[in-house]
Amino acid sequence: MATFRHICDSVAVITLSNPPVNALSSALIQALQKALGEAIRDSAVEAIVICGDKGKFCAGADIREFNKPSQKRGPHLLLLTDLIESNKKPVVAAIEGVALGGGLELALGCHYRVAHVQARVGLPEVLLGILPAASGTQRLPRLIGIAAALTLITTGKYVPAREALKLGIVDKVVGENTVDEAIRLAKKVIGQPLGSRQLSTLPVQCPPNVEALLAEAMVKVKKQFRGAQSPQACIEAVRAAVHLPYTEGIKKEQELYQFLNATHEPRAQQYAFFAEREVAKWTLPSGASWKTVSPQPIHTAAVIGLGTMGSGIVISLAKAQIPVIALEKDKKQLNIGSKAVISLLDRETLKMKQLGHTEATNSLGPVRFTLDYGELRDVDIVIEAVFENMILKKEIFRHLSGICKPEAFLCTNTSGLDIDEIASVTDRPQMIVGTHFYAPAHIMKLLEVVHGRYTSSISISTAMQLAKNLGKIGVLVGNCPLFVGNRLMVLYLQQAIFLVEEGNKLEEIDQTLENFGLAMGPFQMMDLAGLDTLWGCHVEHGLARPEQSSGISTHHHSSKRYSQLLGILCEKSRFGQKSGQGWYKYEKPGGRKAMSDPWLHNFLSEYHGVNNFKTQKITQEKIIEWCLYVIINEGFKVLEDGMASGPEDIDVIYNSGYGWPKHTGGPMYYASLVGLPVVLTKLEKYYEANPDIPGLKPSSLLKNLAALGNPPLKEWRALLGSWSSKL
Ligand SMILES: CC/C=C\CC(=O)SCCNC(=O)CCNC(=O)[C@H](O)C(C)(C)COP(=O)(O)OP(=O)(O)OC[C@H]1O[C@@H](n2cnc3c(N)ncnc32)[C@H](O)[C@@H]1OP(=O)(O)O
Repeated sequence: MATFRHICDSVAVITLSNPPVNALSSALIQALQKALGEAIRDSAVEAIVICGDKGKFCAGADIREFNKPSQKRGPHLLLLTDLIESNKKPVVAAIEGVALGGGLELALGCHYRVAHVQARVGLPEVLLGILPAASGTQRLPRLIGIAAALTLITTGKYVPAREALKLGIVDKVVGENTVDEAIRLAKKVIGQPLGSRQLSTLPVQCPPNVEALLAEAMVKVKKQFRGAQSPQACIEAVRAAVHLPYTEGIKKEQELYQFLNATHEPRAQQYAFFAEREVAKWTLPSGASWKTVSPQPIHTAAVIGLGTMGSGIVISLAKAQIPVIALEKDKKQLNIGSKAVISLLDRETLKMKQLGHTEATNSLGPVRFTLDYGELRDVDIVIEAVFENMILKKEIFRHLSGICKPEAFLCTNTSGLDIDEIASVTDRPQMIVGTHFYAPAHIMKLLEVVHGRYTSSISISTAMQLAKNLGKIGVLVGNCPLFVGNRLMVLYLQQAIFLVEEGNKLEEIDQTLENFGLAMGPFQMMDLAGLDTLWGCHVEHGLARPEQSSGISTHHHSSKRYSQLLGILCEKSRFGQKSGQGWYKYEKPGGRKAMSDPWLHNFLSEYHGVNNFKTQKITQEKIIEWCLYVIINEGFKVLEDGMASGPEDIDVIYNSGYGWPKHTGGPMYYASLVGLPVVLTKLEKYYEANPDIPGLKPSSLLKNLAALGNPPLKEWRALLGSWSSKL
């Protein structure tokens, strides 16, 4: 790792070099400081260009060093930005690839910024539980104004070069030779006054309604990042830029940074960041891994079934520029499905145009619609996305076996059916993979890649690579009923329904869990997913019985408690958002705004009386424990069964597929934050009082780990040698 400089005429070029993304480690900051000092002192140097090695300017501070005590982290980047800005020689940042976090702050210290057209800039610190604490919260508002700076700093959004140019973050965008262009610019501005280019000296341009703007931003982040502190601290820091001179603003920025650093949030978010990258590097117990098994190239794909899931999958593939054949079973469905796909494609094209892609129409892969299975003969991969019905799926896979070329991978987008049973009817069980997308499939990041008993490592490698190509996070899971995400989710939803049966208000339960940070409470989530779908799933997996008796609930079966409420609501055609009423009512079928429904409350109090449920109103703290600890407990059972490679996989599934708040790291990380012995004691207590709810019975793995105290999550695997993945 080194920072070196060479002189090109009178311009010194300093190159940041710390593969793979030129993150600012202490060593790199130190080297940069040294090189800058030399360039500033060297009388032959009249201007300086800072660029990054291998086409990447800089991805910001080295996140791996965040856990080092601050005194061991070497010189602070903040001082460096001041040194750059205050020196008399013009400094130009040549931004290729990315300028993120500390990388952009470094560039903001420079007097000029030239960016490659494909570069992206941003201040994503908020997504790591901190704030831009190397002057980003003070310099950026001075450069682009309060409103735009607030958006960037509180969302962590990456901005493409052309948008950055419009916002005024960069001075010039070039199609090639960014460093050469920066050198040209540096030479041109030698000797010119730098005053207007020193951002710290500029006034902040404030609109008259600045306080209203800040207040509005606060309301927005409190809703968007419920329970997280860093977005609010970001706004406070920008408020300081509005009201205080630069040096005072910097003091406030530092104070807020120290405050955040003392909370658990940065550690949790940083864990989540690395967990995402770790799970993408799958390894099988056989030793096969992304390093040893090459994925097969996917040049063409087909999707069967153009309902909500299938349409989203088609768009996902098209966005990755993979040509798709979209197949439906009859003309009517094809007509409906193709309209849905075309309308989504139009929306994506528009979005891309807004992001500055001029040839947006050409940047989506072509989609062809058909009724003819024969057209699937030559595709590299087929993703089946029909109704969740085993008989139907087997019929399709039997058919595909006879049609598709032998090298084609056949995937099923089931959310929990047995992959092996599907594979058993094909001529290529080793090439059958579960690809469980999340709705809407062209937006949600998660893809559960399900490893069946016969699935080959090449098939896994190909599916994991496909996830990457689609811009998704592939997480490898085992073939257990409902796989991993939904296996934990159904128990959580069931717990929430039990609370309602015991007289607790569903709005209060939703609110409590949303305040904890979940994107949506369980009842709103059920309404979104469709109560009929969930009811079918509960029946199929033994959490309820198909027969109902209009309001009279026989709420035990084989000594297990279950609830018939979902089924009863479905009998009354209350399917959730799609029918305009479910747990809540909506303005119309398909409406999104959930409103409390007096009818439902009357119905529930009658139901409560008729069924003689004991009333147990519980506190918010207990709602959280009662609902979330079953997720954690089942997570341990998944690990015990070897259905996920590690706790990180479960956390990534929850963070990216179920709206779990990343500032708590994920359910398994959250368990370690609460303390495993505490979680265990609570579960024991709840199970003792409710022996008819198996989800509350503590897992042996949790017991074993809790017996060791509260070992950090990263040590769990080593501590329990016998626990191993059966993927
Ligand atoms: C006083 C505080 C001052 C400043 C605060 C900060 O700067 S905080 C850091 C802000 N920066 C970020 O949040 C950037 C995070 N990184 C990314 O968004 C992406 O990694 C990136 C740079 C867009 C590249 O994406 P890509 O998909 O191409 O690769 P991948 O994400 O797999 O990353 C490749 C490897 O680089 C590692 N890495 C990325 N960023 C950092 C970083 N800032 N510090 C340390 N390491 C980083 C990443 O973990 C991957 O490593 P690997 O070992 O290959 O898994």
